[in-house]
This record gives sequence, structure tokens and C-alpha cells, in this order.
Amino acid sequence: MPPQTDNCNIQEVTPLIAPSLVKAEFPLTETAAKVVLSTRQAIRNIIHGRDPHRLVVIVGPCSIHDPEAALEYAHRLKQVADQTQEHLVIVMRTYFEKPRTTVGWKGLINDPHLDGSCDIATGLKLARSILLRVNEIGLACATEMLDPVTPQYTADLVSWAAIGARTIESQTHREMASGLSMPVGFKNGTDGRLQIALNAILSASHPHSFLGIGQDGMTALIKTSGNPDRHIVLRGGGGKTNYGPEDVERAALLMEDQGIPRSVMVDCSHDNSQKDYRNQGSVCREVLRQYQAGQRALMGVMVESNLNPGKQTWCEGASLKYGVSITDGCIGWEETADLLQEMAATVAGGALALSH
Ligand SMILES: O=C[C@H](O)[C@H](O)COP(=O)(O)O
Ligand SMILES: C=C(OP(=O)(O)O)C(=O)O
Repeated sequence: MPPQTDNCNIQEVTPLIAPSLVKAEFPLTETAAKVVLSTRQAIRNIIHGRDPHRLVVIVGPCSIHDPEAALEYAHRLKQVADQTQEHLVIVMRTYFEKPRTTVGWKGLINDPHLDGSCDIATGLKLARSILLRVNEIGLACATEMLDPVTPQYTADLVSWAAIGARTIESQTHREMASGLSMPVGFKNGTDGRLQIALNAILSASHPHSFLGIGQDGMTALIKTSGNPDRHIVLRGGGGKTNYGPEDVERAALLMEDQGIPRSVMVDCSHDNSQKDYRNQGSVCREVLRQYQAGQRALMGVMVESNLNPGKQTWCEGASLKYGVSITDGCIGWEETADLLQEMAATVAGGALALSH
């Protein structure tokens, strides 16, 4: 027998429940399917210029760590989404996977008990059950697709997806995006580079063949047809912001070749907020000002928001404050509700100006 040459650094391999079985436990409902399909279509109409009057708003916690707080947030957001639907397509950030700069808690799917036990089987079910409940309220969900296996468990409940700044250059993620069923926003890189996002957007529009898993959990050859519904997300980077008028115009010009008329979303958080959640409101207002001034390449904004403002440090065994982020700092609910109403009023004014 030759000596073992593989799995040298692997402690354990545990088979997981197949996607089809998790779906059988938490099946897609008529209501949820309607929310998903109508929201995806509304976002497509905005991106492709068929709806020139509304903005997409991806808003909600940086990460979900407490299902109860997430559902309370969803109920509150649903009310504002209904009040502002003429002007905004509001989609809740339901982020269950966190890409870390180095190490840290990697999200509710990876570690649902927040204790380092990494019970991913429970995490997948928990994420799906939260997505289902939020959709059942009538509110659409947005998430970052980080692990290429995860969409098989959750994608039928997701209306908008992000490819994040840390994975934008990865072929695996571009292939995955080419097969996703929902519109996808591509972040610029953490160093601020736009070109890698543009390359990703082009790559994801093409068909790809790659390794993945099927609904039965078996490894499979996946062939995709390419995703026509793509846009860029400006999130700043390398310590610099990129939400100013010149930045947005530059991104819009670079996106022209992709044939997508409304192709630019601004992430008001991350480097655009200089990693201080209190700056998100002013970033958002500057983007609204550009929209009001006629910048119609702008299709939406992203805001990190939670029930309560700020963030807290998670460590094993720590007692946590309710409704406060354990990843990036977020604006609190009162500020969020006011900002969303302000956005709706600005967009209403913009639509009026356009029709004269
Ligand atoms: O959006 C969340 C964070 O910015 C991202 O996951 C990176 O976090 P980290 O730099 O704290 O690891
Ligand atoms: C991690 C995120 O963003 P980015 O990829 O831009 O850092 C996020 O939006 O949660």
C-alpha cells in the first residue's frame, strides 16, 4: 500500500443533507414564488430601462445572526416597502454567508449556533426557513452568493444576489453567476478596481460548463446559458470612495458596452462610508442628488441597516444585544425608515421632472 498522499490537513468529512430534502422540509409556497418572480422582473425592468422611474434598494442587516430580530426587521421593512412601492423596489438584505478579510464568524449558514461548532446542516435549514418566512410576509430577499454549493439550497427564494468584492475575480463565482436565476450585482474589488467587476459581468453573461452539485447532492456537470441581468455595484475600495458624480459617470460609460442602460448601484456602506455606518445617510443623499440631477445610469443603492445602530463584537459565549450587527456597523431602524421615505420622495420628484 502506498502512503496516503491526500486529505493530510482534513480532520473530518461529513456528508450533508441533499438540497432536495431541505426543500421538501421547507417548500417554496405560491406566495413566496410570486414575490420572487415579480421582484426579479421589477429589477430586470429597471436594469434594462423598461422602468425608468424606480430605484432598487437593497437594505437590511450586514449579516443575520438572530432569526427573531431578522423577522422583526422584515415586518417593519415590509410596511415601508408597501408605502414606497411606486418609487422604490425594496429588497431586504438577508445575508447568511460572510466573506472575511482574514478570519471571523462566517455567517449563519456556516455557524448557526455562533459557537464555532459550524453545524452547516442546521445553518442551511435555518437560512431557508428565514428566507421562506420573509418571502411569506411579502418581502423580497437579497443575498451574497459566496459558497457555490449554497444556491442549490436557497436560490429559489432569492430575488437579487451579489458577487462580493473578495470573490469578484474568481472564475468559480463568475460561472455560478452565469447560471443564477435572479439579477446579480457585481461589486468592484476591495482595492477599488472596476475592471475586475467588468470582466466578471462579461464572463457571467456567457454560457459556462463547470463542476457543481445537483438537487440530489451528487457532484454534477453544470451547463449554464449566461445571465442577462447584471449590473455593477460601486462600494469604494483601497481607502477611497467611488460614489461621486465622476465615479458614477465613469462606471456608466464602462458599462455601456454591456448594453445595460441602468447599470450602476451604489453601496453606501463599506469603503464608500469609510467603514463608518454613520456616513451611509450622506452617501445615499449624494447618490439621490445625482439621480435628481438626471444621472439615469443609477439603478439603485445598498444600505446596511439593523433594528439598532452600530455593531457589537461577537466572541464565543458573549451575550449579545438584540438587533445589533455582529459584523459591519449598521444604521438603526428609525434612520432607515426616514431615509427610505426621503428616497421615495426624491425619486417621485425625479419622475416628475423627467415627464416635463
Ligand atoms: O460586509 C461585511 C464585511 O465588510 C466583510 O464580510 C469583511 O469583513 P471583515 O473585514 O470584518 O472580515
Ligand atoms: C461583504 C459585503 O460587501 P463587499 O463584498 O463589498 O465587501 C457585503 O455587502 O456584505
